[in-house]
Amino acid sequence: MRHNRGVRIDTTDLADVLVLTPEPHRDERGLFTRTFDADEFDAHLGSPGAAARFVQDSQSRSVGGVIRGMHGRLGRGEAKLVRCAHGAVHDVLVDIRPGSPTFGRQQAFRLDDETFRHLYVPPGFLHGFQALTDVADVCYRIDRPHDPSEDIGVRWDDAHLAINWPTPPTIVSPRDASAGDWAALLAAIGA
Ligand SMILES: Cc1cn([C@H]2C[C@H](O)[C@@H](COP(=O)(O)OP(=O)(O)O[C@H]3O[C@@H](C)C(=O)[C@@H](O)[C@H]3O)O2)c(=O)[nH]c1=O
Repeated sequence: MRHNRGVRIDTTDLADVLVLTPEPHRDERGLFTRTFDADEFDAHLGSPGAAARFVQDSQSRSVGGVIRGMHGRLGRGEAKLVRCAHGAVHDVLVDIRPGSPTFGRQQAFRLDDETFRHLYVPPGFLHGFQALTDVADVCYRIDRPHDPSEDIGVRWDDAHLAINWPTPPTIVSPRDASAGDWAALLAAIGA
């Protein structure tokens, strides 16, 4: 654990995944919190210029119970910074980096608009989440422009992954409903 200008940084059960927890300034109006600071981020990673590589910033809105995932990316993958700007989500990561000490392992995190904790996810992970509130807005930065031809994924209810979702899903996209299983993913990434 390391503190840097009001942001707590914790390691996780998954190699190289970090949880960043800011300390929002709260007053009678509400609150103010920084959600990203390039200098801090580069210092945290010990990698000058890393922050500048986050070239796309996206936001999705989900109704309660929606599951999105489990999504990954071929090629050199993509790094992500993930946070929940409104509501709460049950966020799940799976390490799909062959050779990683935590290959095949998964971890779940609650991301919400109370703690503002967010995740740094390096390339080589599956990512998905379930909305825990009536409305849940997830914002994420990625370090490569989206390219649908590199989309890979595993079904949210894959038997091997056996992800313990909080509730049965209310809605799953057609793409996610027809995603392949863990064995197909291993074949796709050559693991
Ligand atoms: C992800 C993405 C989608 N789109 C388009 C494609 C489609 O028409 C529409 C909705 O896309 P999807 O159904 O793939 O959106 P969604 O299921 O929310 O996909 C996202 O899920 C979470 C779990 C992630 O980790 C993200 O990286 C991303 O894969 O938006 C973009 O134009 N740019 C993007 O970066």
